[in-house]
Amino acid sequence: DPDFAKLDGTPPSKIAVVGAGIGGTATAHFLRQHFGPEVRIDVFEKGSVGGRLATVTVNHQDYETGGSIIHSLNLHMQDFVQQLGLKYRKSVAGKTAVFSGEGFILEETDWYLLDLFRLWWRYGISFIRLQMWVEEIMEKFMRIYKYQAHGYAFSSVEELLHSLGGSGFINMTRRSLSESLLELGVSQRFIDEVIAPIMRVNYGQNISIPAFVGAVSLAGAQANLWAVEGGNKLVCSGLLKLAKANLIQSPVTTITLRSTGDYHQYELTYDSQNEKSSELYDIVVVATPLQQNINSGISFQGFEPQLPEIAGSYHQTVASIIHGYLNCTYFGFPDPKLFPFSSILTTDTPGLFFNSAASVCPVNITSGFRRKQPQEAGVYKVFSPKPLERSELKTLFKSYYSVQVTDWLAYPHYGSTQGLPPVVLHENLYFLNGIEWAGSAMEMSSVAAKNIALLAYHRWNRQLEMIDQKDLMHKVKTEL
Ligand SMILES: Cc1cc2nc3c(=O)[nH]c(=O)nc-3n(C[C@H](O)[C@H](O)[C@H](O)COP(=O)(O)OP(=O)(O)OC[C@H]3O[C@@H](n4cnc5c(N)ncnc54)[C@H](O)[C@@H]3O)c2cc1C
Ligand SMILES: CC(C)=CCC/C(C)=C/CC/C(C)=C/CSC[C@H](N)C(=O)O
Repeated sequence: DPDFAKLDGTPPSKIAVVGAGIGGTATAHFLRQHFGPEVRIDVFEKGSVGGRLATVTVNHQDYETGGSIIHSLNLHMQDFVQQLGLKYRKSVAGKTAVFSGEGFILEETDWYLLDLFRLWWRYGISFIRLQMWVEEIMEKFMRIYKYQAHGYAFSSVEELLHSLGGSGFINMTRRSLSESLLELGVSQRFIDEVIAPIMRVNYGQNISIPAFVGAVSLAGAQANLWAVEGGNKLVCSGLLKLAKANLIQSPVTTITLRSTGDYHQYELTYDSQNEKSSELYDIVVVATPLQQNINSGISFQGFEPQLPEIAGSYHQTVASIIHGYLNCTYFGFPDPKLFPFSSILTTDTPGLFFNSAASVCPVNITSGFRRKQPQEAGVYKVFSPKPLERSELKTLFKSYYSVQVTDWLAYPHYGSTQGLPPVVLHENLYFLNGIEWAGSAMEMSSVAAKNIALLAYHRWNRQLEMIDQKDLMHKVKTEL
């Protein structure tokens, strides 16, 4: 039974958040909401505010190179944008095709009914089964907003998922997407030709990823996606301001447990202008991956027993933003004027060097914006598992003016570990990014942020009845 707070009911005086990505900045915002105006909230960032939300500039315009699309039912992201007075940027419509390495095996047309007919002809009712499956999961996932609005928190990702979708959701983090879809009656051909390309563009991985993150990825392929006008990272800088948090632009190197009797605090050591500084905090939230290959540079000291090592690794995905002329001939269209696609997905074909290529819109689009035609120079985003070689660039592009490469450790390498990382590392020390192992997306980090703020608040105030409650569906129905 945890003994985690001062017993006299005094509020915490200092809270630290490590990492100013969407997870860390949303945590600072929710902590401020729950703990009130008095507590000092310091947010440490070793790189840029936004983390994996980032843009690059091409020809005087900015393009998303990290997290780019947001689902219309991602309510925390929606709420941040509204509270911060930011604007939505709707995805500009465009046609998609699936490339096998030899040619297109699936092509979207201008005719919705024709596309539906083709899908039915090729895959039977697989796509309807799939759509219903994703809808059902989304509906259950959305219970989290109600639970969180009623103040309920969860001490682990498993508890959170279980409250939303019971053991079904937990199992979805353990079994593969392909296995789940085959069981649902989705055809192998549909999995190979439609599902695999979506997993490749969204997570750079194949259909053996767990079913839960597979469903998140499929939700990210639905219609009605949006982004933030001016760049998604504006949400992070906005939330820091809204939270009245102090941004400390330094890497945290050590988190040391300091104990006075039964009372614990955490000393954060950080590099500040070439010298080490340190400060004591009552509550600490680590909002950055701690897996070894990410190298956060944080070591934990003074914990007895030692904190468990966080297993698994992050997956390399390279985003290249290329300004140039697409080589339509490579895709079987010698005349670029006849090339109708703005997004090219790929099948899991051995030796294929890229996961996707798409014409992209700048983060500020004026009302008259139109996508460039392939015969004009345009800006494209190519995802690949490794940096593109010159010969590969020459294959995809007839010629180009510029290439900007961001080599990401983008999201978990699903399957590199079993089980989900812990949320509670110590009495008042929390870890946000375990949620990515269920599914990595801006909204997942935002859900985790709200959960940790609630959890930290209830644990500090010993309101244990608000943590890991069962039968929440019933409880929220009968509560005001
Ligand atoms: C290429 C790509 C495409 C994606 N596309 C989408 C998408 O379209 N839609 C979507 O919803 N999601 C997408 N994602 C996923 C999404 O971007 C992430 O899930 C989300 O941004 C993670 O946010 P975070 O705050 O949890 O982590 P991060 O953004 O990684 O933030 C962690 C921060 O902590 C900082 N930090 C690390 N160590 C220290 C230290 N020792 N001291 C101080 N600071 C430290 C880091 O510099 C970083 O800024 C994409 C990701 C990538 C890479
Ligand atoms: C969390 C829920 C319920 C839904 C989120 C759905 C979503 C927006 C998933 C996107 C996941 C992701 C990692 C996409 C990466 S690539 C995005 C895009 N295709 C691009 O080209 O940048």
